[in-house]
Amino acid sequence: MKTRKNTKTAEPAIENGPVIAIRDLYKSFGDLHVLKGIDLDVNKGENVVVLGRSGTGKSVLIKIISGLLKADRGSVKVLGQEVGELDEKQLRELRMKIGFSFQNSALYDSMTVRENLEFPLVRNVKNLSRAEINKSVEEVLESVGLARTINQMPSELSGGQRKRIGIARTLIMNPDIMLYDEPTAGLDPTTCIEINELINEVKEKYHTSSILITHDLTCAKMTGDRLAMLLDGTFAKVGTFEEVFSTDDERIKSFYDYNFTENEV
Ligand SMILES: Nc1ncnc2c1ncn2[C@@H]1O[C@H](COP(=O)(O)OP(=O)(O)OP(=O)(O)O)[C@@H](O)[C@H]1O
Repeated sequence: MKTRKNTKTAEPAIENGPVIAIRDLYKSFGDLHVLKGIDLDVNKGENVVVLGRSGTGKSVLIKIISGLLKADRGSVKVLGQEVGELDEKQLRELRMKIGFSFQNSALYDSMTVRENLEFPLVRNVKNLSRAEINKSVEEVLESVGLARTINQMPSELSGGQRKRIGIARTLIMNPDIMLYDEPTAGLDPTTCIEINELINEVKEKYHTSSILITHDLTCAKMTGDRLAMLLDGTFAKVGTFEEVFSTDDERIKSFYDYNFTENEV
């Protein structure tokens, strides 16, 4: 149960449409043509995994979706809003509905777990009582299975626990969309599986729609309702894990061979 569940408003513009809709998206840096005509929908309640080799433009795509980078051409609609047309204030409001889970978990080392979790809430939601803040913190910590760490410092936590706290810190804002950047990077196989399970639990419990960037094909298989394989600036294939990897495309086959290590899903 979420304290501020009713803050997630219905968006009439996207009620029956995708939560994220990308059409014919282009982005270059000088002569480097990174995205060359990307189309992708993320539907409500769906986890879409974006796969691709290093440097193919996965982070660029996420930055365009969140308005941190401007596209050269094309349309990116998030929750019904054309991101490229929003001013800074509108972008800030949109970003409040997006949870970012970064590779390094981005926790403040000098703050306790409780303080880390309170931080976005106190900064962004006005007039919350101490009791409401405490309740929100306790609920998200419970959701990620780490209630007992509330007074610990990030340095006292394992990599997997820090990752969970990072996810909790985004959940406290009750996001509609989660953007996970390499959620399992640097974790051992067992912890990877636990994080994958948490990502699936978050989807169910918080009704989020997500984009996950990963090289980890076990993660893709466990969490992805659909996968989108970014190759040479476009999505070479979009579909379920089985659909994407039952292919004659040598580039996709070699990506699979390099990246799949069986972690017993
Ligand atoms: N602001 C920028 N200015 C110039 N080039 C950039 C900028 N941002 C990204 N690039 C280039 O765009 C390409 C795609 O970068 P991006 O970070 O999206 O790759 P990625 O697929 O996320 O890689 P990785 O898996 O290693 O994180 C790279 O060649 C990168 O150097």
